[in-house]
This record gives sequence, C-alpha cells and structure tokens, in this order.
Amino acid sequence: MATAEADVGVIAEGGGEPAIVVDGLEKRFGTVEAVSGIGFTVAPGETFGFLGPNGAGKSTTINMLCTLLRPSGGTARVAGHDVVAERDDVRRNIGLVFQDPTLDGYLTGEQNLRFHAELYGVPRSVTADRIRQVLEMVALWDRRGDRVETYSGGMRRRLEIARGLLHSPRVLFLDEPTVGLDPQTRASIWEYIDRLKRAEQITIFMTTHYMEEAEYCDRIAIMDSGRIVALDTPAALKAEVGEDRVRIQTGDDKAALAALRDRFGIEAALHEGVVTFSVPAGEEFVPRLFAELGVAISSVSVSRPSLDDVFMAYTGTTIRDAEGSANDWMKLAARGRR
Ligand SMILES: Nc1ncnc2c1ncn2[C@@H]1O[C@H](COP(=O)(O)OP(=O)(O)OP(=O)(O)O)[C@@H](O)[C@H]1O
Repeated sequence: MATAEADVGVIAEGGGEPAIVVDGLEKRFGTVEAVSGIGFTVAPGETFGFLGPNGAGKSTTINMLCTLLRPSGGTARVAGHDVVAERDDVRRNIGLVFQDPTLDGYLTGEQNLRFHAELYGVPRSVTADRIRQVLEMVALWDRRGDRVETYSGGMRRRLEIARGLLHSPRVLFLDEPTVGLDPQTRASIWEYIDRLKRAEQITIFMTTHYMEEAEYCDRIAIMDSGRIVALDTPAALKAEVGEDRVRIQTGDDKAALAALRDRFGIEAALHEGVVTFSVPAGEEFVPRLFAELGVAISSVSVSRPSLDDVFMAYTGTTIRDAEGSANDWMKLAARGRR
C-alpha cells in the first residue's frame, strides 16, 4: 500500500499548510473500538473520500473532525486548528452537510440561510450577496421564497450544500451527501459540487457508499473495522488491484494468440471470437499491438479494474452490499418520518 508516499506527494504539490492532519486518532465506545488509531493528511483544495462498509468508523471519524465527538486518543487538526483545544476555531472554518437534514421546513429557503448566517456571524453587509451567490450556485435562487417543505429531496440537499457554504468555510464536510437520492439527482448534486470547486478554493472531505462518487475524489481512503486499509488516488488503487483487460477481434485468432505469445510473452485466451488478455497499462500497449502483432485487428477495447474491484480486494465485500444495507434503509425511513 502506497499510503505514506501518496500523502507526502500531494502535500508537496499543493504547498502550504494541510487542510486536515490526523495522527493516531482513536475513538472507543465502551468496549467497541470504532476508530483504531488512524492517520492521514488532506491537502488544501483536495477532494478526499472516505469509503467503507457499514460500521467501518467513517461517521465516527467525520464527527471527530467536525468537533461533534471527542477523540479517545490521537490528534486531529482541521484548517490549522486542533479539534479539541481549538474547537471554536475549527467550527468557524468548516461547513457541514450531514445525512440527517436539519433544515426548517416551515421557513423558506432564503430564511433558512439567513438564520444560518446569523448563527455563524456572517457580517450583515455581505449576507444578502452571499445568499444570492450560494443559491445561484445550487440553482435555487428562483425558489428562494418557497417553503422548504415544498422542495424535493434533491432540492433540500442542494439547499443544505448552499447553507454549508454560506460562511465561506475552508473545509466542507459531506457525510453521504447523496444517500437516498436517485441517480440523476446524485449526478446533478455532483455537478454543483464540481462548480463549487471551481468557484471557491475549498477542501472537501466526504464519506460515501457510492463508487461512482468515489471516482470524483482526488484521493480515497478505504476504512474497514476502524482502520484505514488503503489510501491513494482512484487510479493508483485500481492499478494496484490488477492489470487492464484488453479485448481484440482479429482476422486470424489462432495467429493472434501465437503472435501474442511469441512476440510479447502474453498468454491470451479466446472467448466467443474475442482474444482477451491482461497487461499493466492497456492504453499504452495498444499502439504497440497494432504495430507489432502482424495480424489484422478489427476492434479493440481496454477496461480498467473498477473501484468495486478495489473495495472488494480490501474489505472482502462489494460496495453494492454496503450500499443496499439495512442501515441505509433505516436512515431513509428516519428521514421519511420527519
Ligand atoms: N454513539 C455510539 N455508541 C456506541 N457505539 C457507537 C456509537 N457510534 C458508533 N458506534 C459504533 O462504532 C462503530 C463505527 O460506527 P460508524 O457509524 O462510525 O460507522 P460508519 O462507517 O459510519 O457506518 P455507516 O456506513 O453504517 O454509517 C460501529 O460498530 C458502531 O456501532
């Protein structure tokens, strides 16, 4: 695992003080060790994803970083401040978008934001402009005067993201920001997050069960049973797990199999008229293949191991199992009751 090297690399490139530094962080609940001495660093402007099966310790970790839960051991600094000794400084510099909605349904979108601005001491002179800016960012400016109880689930999430950004935090924490939303709404929320990243210099720390969301992250930590079992870029994690699969259709499959063996030392297989084999860097290999195989190729495809393969390799479970868990349903049911 390339944990330490990957960390140092990103910090050196990003320059400046890290947005988050975690060292030996622990949390015990009675006899349950929810988080067992984890360590990592997040660079300014990075989108850092936390993945793991149910009960891995993701929420416990994010709660400690947000100062909502006191660590049992170790240290964590967020936006340059210690989460225990400088709790208020941490709070001023972070935005939260959590699983359980905390919007007031009887208030309009704009009133919810005004209330939050007062709570966070956003200067009166900038509040109106800032509210407009964040509402436009999540495409809710036109609906600002409507009560939140009339909003769809996706609109509420977007409003929560806008609220999390209102006081211009340096680090935005998103705890499963799209859980329970349909795929289109999830995709549109990611569009907004992407737009936000381009508009404001902000570090994003998020947990998710969804692999396609993990793909948006600059780096991912996979957590299992309170420990970080893998930490790297999505591409590096996939590369570690396995080689690329190359599939070719040729004018003469037997000759192609022989040429692959003789010229490249590759043992390929033939399945339903498709010659298939694995190489470390498929896209770089394809030009060589065309130049040197000596057999006509009519089609070629290269596929990478997916993050699902990575998750499976490190946790022994598929992310889909984790995704469709009873726990998610409980969260959804709890939301429905509100
Ligand atoms: N307040 C608490 N009291 C006792 N045990 C807790 C508490 N909060 C969490 N735990 C336990 O700590 C472990 C980690 O839980 P945590 O919620 O952090 O996991 P998670 O990775 O966020 O899971 P999920 O994906 O289901 O949200 C679990 O065994 C859980 O039961």
